[in-house]
Amino acid sequence: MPATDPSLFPDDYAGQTVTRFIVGKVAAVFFSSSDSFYKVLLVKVTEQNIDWSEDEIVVTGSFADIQEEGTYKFTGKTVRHPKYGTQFQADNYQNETPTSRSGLIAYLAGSDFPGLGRRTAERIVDTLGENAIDKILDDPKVLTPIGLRASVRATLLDTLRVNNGLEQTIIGLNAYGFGSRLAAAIYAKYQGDTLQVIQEDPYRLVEDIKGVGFKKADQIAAQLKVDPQSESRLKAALLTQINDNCAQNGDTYTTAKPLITATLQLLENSRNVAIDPQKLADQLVALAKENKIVGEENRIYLRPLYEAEWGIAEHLKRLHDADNDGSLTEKAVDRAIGHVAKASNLTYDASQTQALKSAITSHLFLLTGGPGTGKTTIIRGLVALFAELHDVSLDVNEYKDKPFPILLAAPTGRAAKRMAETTGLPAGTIHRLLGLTGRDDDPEMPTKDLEGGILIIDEMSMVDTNLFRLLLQAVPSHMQVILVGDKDQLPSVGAGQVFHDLLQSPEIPQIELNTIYRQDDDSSIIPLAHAIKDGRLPDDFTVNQPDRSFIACNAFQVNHIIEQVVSKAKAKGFTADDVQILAPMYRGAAGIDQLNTTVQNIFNPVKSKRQKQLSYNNQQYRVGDKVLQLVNAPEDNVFNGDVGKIVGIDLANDSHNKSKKDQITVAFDQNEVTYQKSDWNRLTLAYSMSIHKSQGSQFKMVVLPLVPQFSRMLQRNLLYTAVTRAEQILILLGDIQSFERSVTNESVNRLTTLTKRLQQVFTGDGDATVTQPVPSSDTAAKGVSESTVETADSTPNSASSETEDQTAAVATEGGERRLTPTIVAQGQVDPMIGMAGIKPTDFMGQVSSS
Ligand SMILES: Nc1ncnc2c1ncn2[C@@H]1O[C@H](COP(=O)(O)OP(=O)(O)OP(=O)(O)O)[C@@H](O)[C@H]1O
Repeated sequence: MPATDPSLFPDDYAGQTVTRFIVGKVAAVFFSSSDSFYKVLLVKVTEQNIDWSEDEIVVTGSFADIQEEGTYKFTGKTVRHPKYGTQFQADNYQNETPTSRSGLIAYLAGSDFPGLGRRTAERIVDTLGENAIDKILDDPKVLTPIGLRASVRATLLDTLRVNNGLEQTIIGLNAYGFGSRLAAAIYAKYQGDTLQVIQEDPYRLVEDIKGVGFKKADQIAAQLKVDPQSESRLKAALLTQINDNCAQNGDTYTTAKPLITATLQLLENSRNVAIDPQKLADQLVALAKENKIVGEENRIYLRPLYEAEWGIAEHLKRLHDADNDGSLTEKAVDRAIGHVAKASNLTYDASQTQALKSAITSHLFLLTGGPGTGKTTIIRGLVALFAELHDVSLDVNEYKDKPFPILLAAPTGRAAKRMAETTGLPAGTIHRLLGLTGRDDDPEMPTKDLEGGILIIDEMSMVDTNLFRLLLQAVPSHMQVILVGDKDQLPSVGAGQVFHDLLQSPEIPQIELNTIYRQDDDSSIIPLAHAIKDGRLPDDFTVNQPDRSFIACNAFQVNHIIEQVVSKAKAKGFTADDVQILAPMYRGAAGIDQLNTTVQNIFNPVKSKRQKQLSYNNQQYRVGDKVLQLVNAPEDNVFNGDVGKIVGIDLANDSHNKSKKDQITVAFDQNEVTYQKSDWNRLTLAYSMSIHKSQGSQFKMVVLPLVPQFSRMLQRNLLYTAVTRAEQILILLGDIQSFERSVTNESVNRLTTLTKRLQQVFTGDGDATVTQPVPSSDTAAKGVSESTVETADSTPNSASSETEDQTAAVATEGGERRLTPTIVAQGQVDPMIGMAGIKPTDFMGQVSSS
């Protein structure tokens, strides 16, 4: 039994009875008893009277209807558990619907008012009441009794005057629990109607605002007493779940059965009310009618991804068919290749020569190859060829007033930097090239039209469906497009496997380079990579080589061995930038999180007790730490996968810190970014990182543990990508079967239809090229069955009749709309698309188990 902790509330022991409470948001449910209401919660504390200095506390008790992300007031006492430390034992709790008072306090204590903390905000509201802002604006003297510093008072007044009119909305949003970044995004979308929109339909937020998930909207809806059976709730859950299903696997579509099952679970977990699967299926049809999703055969797409695949196919066809001016004769090309080879002191092999020839004479060309096969050599050769054949200078200084005619870009900052280094020419990220400063999954996102004669994209395997569509939209028809990558690497983080799918299209000119040139320099890493690509481990896999070794160990030994390996590397002069630990998963004894802490203590240990540190998510951050950016933030010019170094830590009470908030400043190659606490979730330590995040980067030394605990991640393209990140030294450790399993486990392809679209567009198959006016939403909805689950069992799959009534529309250039096929079964009023073969009982287990 945990003991009551007297030190935490001494006044109770002095004979007074004070009700102890905590108000906070439930960040996680650690434990939920299956036969009682007993739960163990992690609560983010916003108010308390237990003298608790940390952000979070574990709360235990009997709670019938606690929701994650919900805000509650718990009353009870603090106890010290022998094993788990101090906890709050709640004997009572209530849902703490945020009030306008708490919203106002959150607003005044927020980032708009630097120097004004929570205590002062509370004092202002306690003194002046809930219409404090009006009172202050009417007569600033009302602030006198609060005793604010002159500078804080001046900023408060200035900001209130600037915000005048907005504050009710911002306070309202704060009351719903939105922080300043989301509140600003919501306000930017709905302006003066913000609160009204939310009150009428909080679920609109899920569709309109990136960062607002279904659970958050559902929580607001519960506060507003919106019926849990409401159509907008079911639709929002379906849209969220289609998105989640696709995002989880990188697919561009999902199918009905896993969708309905997962959506029922989402709905019932969120509000503990049973939902009829038929009703949910009806809303799927309704969403199709509203043009938000598209059904085709058994596939269900979110409309933007559906359109993005069609858009890519159609733009590629446009580029492929663009008139070739025919000015390049074969003779001239051969001669120029000879010049370029001579100048670079190389003899191109037959496939390299063919690659150069095809690329320079095609409007669209794909080049793939493993490490050391000459992709960079060909990019360099192409640049020189283009310059010679089109008589353009490669001296950037001559292009002060006009655009450089050769555009080089890559999906990440690091890959772009490498491209610039290897070509000696300007290269940037695709985001930069397009002038993207916001979401790249928004098809309406305005992009710059590109100018120039040729565009070369490197690391194409990392480009996802949405970004590629945006890129192609910006390419004029006269521009040559060369896409270079390694098809065997992991696909993009975002939806799709664009490069893989393009390579399946025989209409697009393409070459795979197979001869390995870097082998000459005694590398044993590159032959290893090629063996993995071919599905085998070399015979000498466990034999130590000058540049690679294998250490056999189990998961629990990994941490200790890596500690030794990295310490030795450091002693030999390797820096934190040189050494990169890669692992497939975050959790576990051999996971990324544990290894990060271990390696941080080697490269950047605590140097003194007074050293500034900030802790977040179980990690400590110090100046000098190597950190990783986890999301694209074009507004800060940093991208998912960028690595930087912490150059500043400012604590709220530092005298020089004007923001009066804890903040971390990170220097990336391109610029410095300061992160306020609300954005720390965009960062993590980078001594160890996931293999996905390492794509597009290379490191002098790579350390890679693989153990059976990573089971489902053990796939060939994952191991291949990890191994090809090593420039000079590769240390493999773990269990040999895990490596064997990885190479034999051929990577599972994602669910995409880009190859199909390319085939349809290039061959005219499936009536894809018929043009007609925009169809009504009714016809566009035909892809999803109206009779849904009930009749599904008895109806044959419609996939066999792909020819009728091709209806969903996709915008094309020039405002014309091209019809793309949604499939309607012949002779059926209600096609069984998406629902074929599914019975109501398929979902019943789900319903009854809740
Ligand atoms: N035809 C050739 N003759 C001689 N050396 C070559 C030839 N082609 C490429 N190389 C050399 O092979 C090495 C690897 O080539 P390159 O860097 O172009 O390959 P890559 O496919 O870009 O490799 P990675 O993907 O690992 O960056 C370079 O040193 C390059 O100069």
